[in-house]
Amino acid sequence: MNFEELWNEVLEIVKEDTNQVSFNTWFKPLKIVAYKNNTIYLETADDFLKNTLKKRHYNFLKNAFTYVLKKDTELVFTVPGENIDKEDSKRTATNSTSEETDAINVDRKLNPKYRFDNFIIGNSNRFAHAASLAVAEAPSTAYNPLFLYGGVGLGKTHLMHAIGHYILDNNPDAYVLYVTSEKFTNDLINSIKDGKNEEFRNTYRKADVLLVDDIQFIAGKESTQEEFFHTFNALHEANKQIIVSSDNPPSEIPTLEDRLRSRFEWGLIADIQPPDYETRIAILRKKAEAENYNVPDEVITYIAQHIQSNIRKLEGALIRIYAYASLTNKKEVSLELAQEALKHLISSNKKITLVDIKEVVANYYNISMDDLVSKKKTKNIAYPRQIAMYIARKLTDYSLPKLGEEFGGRDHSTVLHACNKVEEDMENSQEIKKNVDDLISMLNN
Ligand SMILES: Nc1ncnc2c1ncn2[C@@H]1O[C@H](COP(=O)(O)OP(=O)(O)OP(=O)(O)O)[C@@H](O)[C@H]1O
Repeated sequence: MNFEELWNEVLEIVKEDTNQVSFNTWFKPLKIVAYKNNTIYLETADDFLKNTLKKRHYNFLKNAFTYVLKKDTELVFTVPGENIDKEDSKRTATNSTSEETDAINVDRKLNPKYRFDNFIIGNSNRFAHAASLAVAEAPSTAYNPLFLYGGVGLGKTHLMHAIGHYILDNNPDAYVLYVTSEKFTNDLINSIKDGKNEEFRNTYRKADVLLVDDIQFIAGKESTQEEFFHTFNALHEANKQIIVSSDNPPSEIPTLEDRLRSRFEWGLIADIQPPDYETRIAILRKKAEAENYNVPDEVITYIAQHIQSNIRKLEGALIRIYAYASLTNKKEVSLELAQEALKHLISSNKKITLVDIKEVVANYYNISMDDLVSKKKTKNIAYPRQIAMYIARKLTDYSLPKLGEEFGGRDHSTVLHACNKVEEDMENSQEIKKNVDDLISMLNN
C-alpha cells in the first residue's frame, strides 16, 4: 500500500464520522509525507491548521491509522518545508560528531517509549532485565557482550532501547548506536556499492555502545558476518559495549559462523520467556494507563487469557479494541465489544499448528501439501502458499525465518512480503478476504 492508498483508506473512515465541512477543511487536504518508526507524518498547509489538528483531531486520526495499519501508530503534523526529523530527533541523533557518520545515514534513534521504568518485570524476563540494567549502569564493565534472546514480541528491543536511554541519561555524550542487523547489512552493501567502506567502518567502529537487534538475520550472509566480526573485535578491544539480540541462543542460530558464535558466548547470555498470566495482566494495565484507556477488568482478563505468548499481540489487542470502540462510536468498552473487535485474533483456545494450516490451505485450494511447501512458483500454488504464510504469521508464534524455512526454504523477507501482500489483497478484494476468513474459521473449529 503506498501513501496515497493508505491515506485514502483512512479518509474513508474519517468521512463516516465527520460532516462534509470539517472533512473538507481539516482532513481532505492533508498528505502523508513520511512513515517511519511507526510514525505517520502528515503535511498540512500552515501552522494554524497544524495546531488545530494537533489539538482537536489527533486522537481521532491516530485511531483511524491504528485501525487501518493494525498497529499502534503515532502522528506528527508538519507544514511544508519543515524538517520532519526535527520533531522526533533524540540525543542519539544529534550525537554525531563526524561528518562521515552522517554519510552512512544510520538510524540511531531510540524509541522514547522503550524505557526501564515502563518495562514490567516478571519471572519470564527477570534475568534479562537485571542483566540489561547491570550493563546500562556499568557499560563495558559488567558484561560484554550482552546477548539477549527470546521469541517474537517478548521485549528484546524494548530492553535494548532502555539500555541506550539509560546510558544516554547518565552520559549524554556517549555515542549510542542502535541498528537492526538488516540495517547493518544494508549499510554494508551500500557502502560497498558506493565505495564508502571507510565511512561504514568509521560509523560503526566509533560507537561507545553498539546495539544490534535480530542478529540472527546475518547468519548465512558471509560478508556481513565477516564485517560484523571485525566491528565486534574493534569495539571489544577498545572496551566499548556491545549488545545483541536474537530469537535463539548463539548455539542454536543455524549457519552462524563459529568465530562469531564463540564471541557471543564471551559475555552474558540472557533469555526472555513468554510472560505468565500475572505479568500479562500487569503489562496490559500499564499499557492501558499509558494510553489513558479505562479498561474494565473483565476485558483485561479476557485478553490475558487468550493471548499468551507475544506481548506485541497483547498490546495490539488492546489498541484494536479501543480503535474499534472509537470508530463505532461506542463510549464504553465492554466484554462483548472486546470479543467482537478481536474475533479474528481470538476465535478459540485451540492451539493451531503449522501442519493444520498447511493441510487446510492445501485442501481448500486443491493442491498437494508437497506443492504448498515446494519451490514452485506457478500462481495456483504460489498464492495459496502466500495465504498459508499469512495465516501462519497471524495464528502461530513462528518467527519469519522459521516460516520461510517451513515453506520451501525461503528468506524471511519473502514471508514478510507474502503477509503484506495478502493483507493488502484482503483489503481490496472481498473474495480474498472471504477465502482467508473461511480458512481461519475452519482452523478454529
Ligand atoms: N516486560 C514488558 N513490559 C512492558 N512492555 C513490554 C514488555 N515486554 C515487551 N513489551 C512491549 O511489547 C512490544 C514488543 O516488544 P519488542 O519489540 O521489544 O519485542 P522483541 O522481542 O524485540 O520482538 P521481535 O522478536 O519481533 O523483534 C513492545 O511494544 C514492548 O514495549
